[in-house]
Amino acid sequence: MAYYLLLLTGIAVAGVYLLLTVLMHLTQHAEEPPIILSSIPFFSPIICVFRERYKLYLRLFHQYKLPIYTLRLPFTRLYLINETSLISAVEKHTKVFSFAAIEAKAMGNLLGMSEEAKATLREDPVAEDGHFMTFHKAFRPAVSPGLGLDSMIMASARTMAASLNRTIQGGQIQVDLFKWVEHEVLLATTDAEFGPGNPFRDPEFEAAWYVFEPCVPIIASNICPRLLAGRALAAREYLYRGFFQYLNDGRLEEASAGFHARFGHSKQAGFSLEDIARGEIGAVLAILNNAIAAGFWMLYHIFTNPALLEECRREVAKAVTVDGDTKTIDLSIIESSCPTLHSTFHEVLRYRGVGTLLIRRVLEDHKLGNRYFLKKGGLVLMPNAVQHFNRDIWGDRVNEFQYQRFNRSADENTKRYNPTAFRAFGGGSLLCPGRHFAIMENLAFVSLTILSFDIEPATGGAWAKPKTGRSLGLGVARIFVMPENNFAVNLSPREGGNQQWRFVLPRQ
Ligand code: HEM
Repeated sequence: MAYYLLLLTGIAVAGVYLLLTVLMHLTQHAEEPPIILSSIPFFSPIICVFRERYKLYLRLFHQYKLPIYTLRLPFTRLYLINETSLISAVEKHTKVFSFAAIEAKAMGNLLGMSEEAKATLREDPVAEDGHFMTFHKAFRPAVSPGLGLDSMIMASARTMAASLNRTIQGGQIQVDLFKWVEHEVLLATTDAEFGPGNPFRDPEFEAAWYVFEPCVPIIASNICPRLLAGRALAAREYLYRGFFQYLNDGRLEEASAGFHARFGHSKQAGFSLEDIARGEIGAVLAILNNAIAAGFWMLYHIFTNPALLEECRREVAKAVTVDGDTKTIDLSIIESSCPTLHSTFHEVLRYRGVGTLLIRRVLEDHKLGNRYFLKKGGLVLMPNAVQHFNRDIWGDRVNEFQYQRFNRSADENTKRYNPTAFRAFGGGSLLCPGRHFAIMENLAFVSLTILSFDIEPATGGAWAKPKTGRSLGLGVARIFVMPENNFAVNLSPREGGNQQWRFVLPRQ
C-alpha cells in the first residue's frame, strides 16, 4: 500500500514538473531573453534569491555571461539586465518602462492613503500631465543648484554643527557608530526639509520612524501587514498625525523649497491635507534612508584607513578659518577643492551602493535594443551590484575599495568610467533629484566629524569587518547594503574646551 502511495506521489510530482516545464517554455517567446534557473520551474529563482541574496545576480552574471536573461516566477517574468548599453536603452524609452506603475501601488499600500488619492496615483503613469511626470517637473527645480538648495544645505549644516558642538563639550562618549550617524543625519536632514516645526524634533516621532522604517517592504508589498507589521502600522499612524499637525499648524511656511514644491504639486492634484501628510512619510523615505547609510559608510571607510583620514583632514582643513574659539568651515571650498573627499564619497556609492536593483514595469511589448523581445507586464530589473563590480568597466581592481578611483587629479591615467554604469543615483529621467543636496550634506557632516573627532573601536584593536550578506538586493528606497554588526566606538573630541564650529556658504 505504502509502495503504491509512494509511486503515485512520484508520478504526480513528475507530472506536475513536466507540466510546469512545458508551460514555461510554451509561454516563452523565441526572442525573449534566455530563461535561467529553471530546474524547478517558476520556483528556483525564489529559492536562490533567499539563499544567495544580492550576491545571486553577481554569480549569475559571472556564470552565464549573458547581456540579459529571464527569471520565470509564478504569474510574472523578470528580465535581469547585465549589459550597460541595454540599461541605456531602457532609460531612453520612458513610455515603455515605468517605475511609477510600480510605485503607485506600493505607495498606496505603504502610506494608507484615501481611495481618491490612490486612484490619482494609479492614473496613467506615463502621461505627460499624469501625477508622476508632473511631480518630477515640479520637484526637480526646487532641489537643483540655486537659492533653495543652498538654504537647505545651510539649514542642515547649522543643525549638525549645533549638535556636534554639544557633543564636543561633553567630552569622549561611547556610541554605536551607525546609531550615532543615524540620529545626527536624521535631525540635520529633516530640519533642512521641515524647518523649525520639524516633527522629528520630538523624540517619540523619531522613535516611531525607527519602528516603521524596517517594515516598509512588508507594508508596501501588502503581505499580511497587520499580522507581520502591526507595530509598524501603528507607528505609521503616529507619523501621519505628526505631519498632519505640522501642516495644520501652518509650519509649512518655514519649510524647504523642496517641501513647498511637493505640497503645491499634491494640492494641484486635489489631495486632502490628510493625504499630503501621509505622502510626506514616503518623501522622508527617499530623502533619509540613503543619506544615513552614506554617512555611516563614509565614516567607516575613512576612519579605518589612516592614510585616507590624513588626506581628507588635510583637504578639509583648507576650508577652515579660526577666530578665537570659533572655527568656520567654508562649504564652497568643501564643494570645489576636496577631490579626495569627493572621490571617496563616489567610491562609497559604488562599493556599498549595491543593496538594490532598480526596477521598471514593461507597459507594452517591446524589442529592447532591437535585440530582445520583452513582454508587456514583465518587470525589468537592473542590479546595481552587476554594474558596480564589472571588471570591464572598473578595471582589474574592481573588488577593492579605491578611494582615489574618481579623482582624476590624483592620477592622470585614471580612466573615465561609463556614467551609465554608476547606478547609485539611478539614471535617465529618474536620476535622483536630491543628489546635489545629498552630496553636500554628506560632505559637510563628514568634514566636521573628521576635523573634530577621533573615532576608534571601543574594544581597542582593529575595526571589525562589516557583515552585509543578509541584504536581499531589493532595498525599497535604499540603495546601500547595510551593516549587520554593531560598531561600538569611542568618539573623542580632538580638542576639548569651548570651541564652536560653524559653516558658511559665501554665495548664499
Ligand atoms: C546618498 C543619498 C541618496 C541616494 C544614494 C539616492 C538614490 C536615488 C536613486 C537610486 C533614485 C532612483 C530610483 C530609480 O531609478 O528607481 C532616487 C530617486 C529619488 N530621490 Fe534620491 N537618493 C539620495 C538622496 C536623496 C535626497 C536627499 C532626496 C531629496 C532631497 C532624494 C529624492 C529623490 C526623489 C524625489 C527620487 C524620485 C523618486 C520617484 O520617482 O518617485 N534623494 N534616489
